[in-house]
Amino acid sequence: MSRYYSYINSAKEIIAAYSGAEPFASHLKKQFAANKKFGSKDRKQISQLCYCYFRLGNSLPEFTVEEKLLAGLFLCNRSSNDLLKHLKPEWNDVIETAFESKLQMMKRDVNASTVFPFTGELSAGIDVDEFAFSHLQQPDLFLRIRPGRKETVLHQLKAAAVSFQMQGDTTIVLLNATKIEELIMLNKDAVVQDYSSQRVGELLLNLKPQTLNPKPSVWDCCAASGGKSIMAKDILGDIDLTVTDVRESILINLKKRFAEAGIKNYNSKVVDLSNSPLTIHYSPFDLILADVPCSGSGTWGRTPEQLSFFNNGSIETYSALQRKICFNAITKLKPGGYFLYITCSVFKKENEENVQWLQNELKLQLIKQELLIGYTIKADTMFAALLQKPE
Ligand SMILES: C[S@@+](CC[C@H](N)C(=O)[O-])C[C@H]1O[C@@H](n2cnc3c(N)ncnc32)[C@H](O)[C@@H]1O
Repeated sequence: MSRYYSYINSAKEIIAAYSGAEPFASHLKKQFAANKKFGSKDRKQISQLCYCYFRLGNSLPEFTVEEKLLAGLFLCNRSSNDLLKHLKPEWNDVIETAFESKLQMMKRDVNASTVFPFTGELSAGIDVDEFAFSHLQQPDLFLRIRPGRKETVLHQLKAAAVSFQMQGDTTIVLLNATKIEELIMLNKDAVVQDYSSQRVGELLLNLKPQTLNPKPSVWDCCAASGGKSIMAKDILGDIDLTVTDVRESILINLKKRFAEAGIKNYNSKVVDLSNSPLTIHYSPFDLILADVPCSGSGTWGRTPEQLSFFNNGSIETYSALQRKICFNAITKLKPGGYFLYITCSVFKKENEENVQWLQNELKLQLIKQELLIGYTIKADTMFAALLQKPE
């Protein structure tokens, strides 16, 4: 059997063994660890086959797994591939052709809702076709340059002859495979942060300084490893920072990251915000960042297995959890204080419907809400809303 058929068989077995219970990247890692015979080139080719397969979502249901693996490789790539060259040379010859022409050639139809099956749930303002088909491509890697570090970062990237582009003044766009941790001082000079996630920071520019303390107290209530906290510190300057998360393990990552970022004085604690009533004894905050757990549906370009494994019913579960977290967090918001609600979801139940609920039920006033479209530029799509508690 040629090694190309062996790649197809391995990809088929790995996909058959995947249940959707963990991210596909973890499953893949375990499969490769259990099969030492795969070298790095083999792993790369098998991963590419699997990911392209998932990028098609529920499209081409009439195809066998083998056929869909090859179709994925053809439809999701624009440059020649060794495996296609050997197994489907007629496809490899036209690999640079547009997606629609490739489909015509295959006499097949792939539409937005076969790629992304939850189009009826989308937030207002999303172009359904453009968004759905964006999943066929892997998103880019983005860096946010920290204040005062631009010259250093650009110098290091140029010295390493890495190909990159600037997006605006402080965002660097790189190919996803770039080993950035080997090139720059991550977290000190720049942080890995998706472009839309960086744009969330723009909402903080709507805070009115006269309503804040000179050193505002900020609570990042779903902090994870602290990406939004580092950004808040970079934008707002001197803040009195508190970080909490339900997962102790992620706060350990945060501490390491903050040390690298030079952030020293902060309070951190494991807090489950779904517990009612909330038992922590914090003084009310000037600003709460609530980057809530969500479906992650704006980031499925990075985890395309979700296109076939996500369960529609989870949207309601996430929405209910988000409301509970917000309800509890807002008990610790000062009158006149700000609440920044963030998701990396494209679903209206997690986005604008929850913001409406925050206004109707928790009586917050909406200052600005924004769908942060990333699918046009190989970035994630996110949603953010800045609200204020009445005085
Ligand atoms: C979207 S992530 C936050 C990302 C982070 N803000 C950043 O920029 O890197 C959501 C976080 O909410 C946390 N979370 C989930 N359920 C929670 C709960 N009941 N109470 C508090 N945090 C929770 C998760 O552990 C996760 O780290």
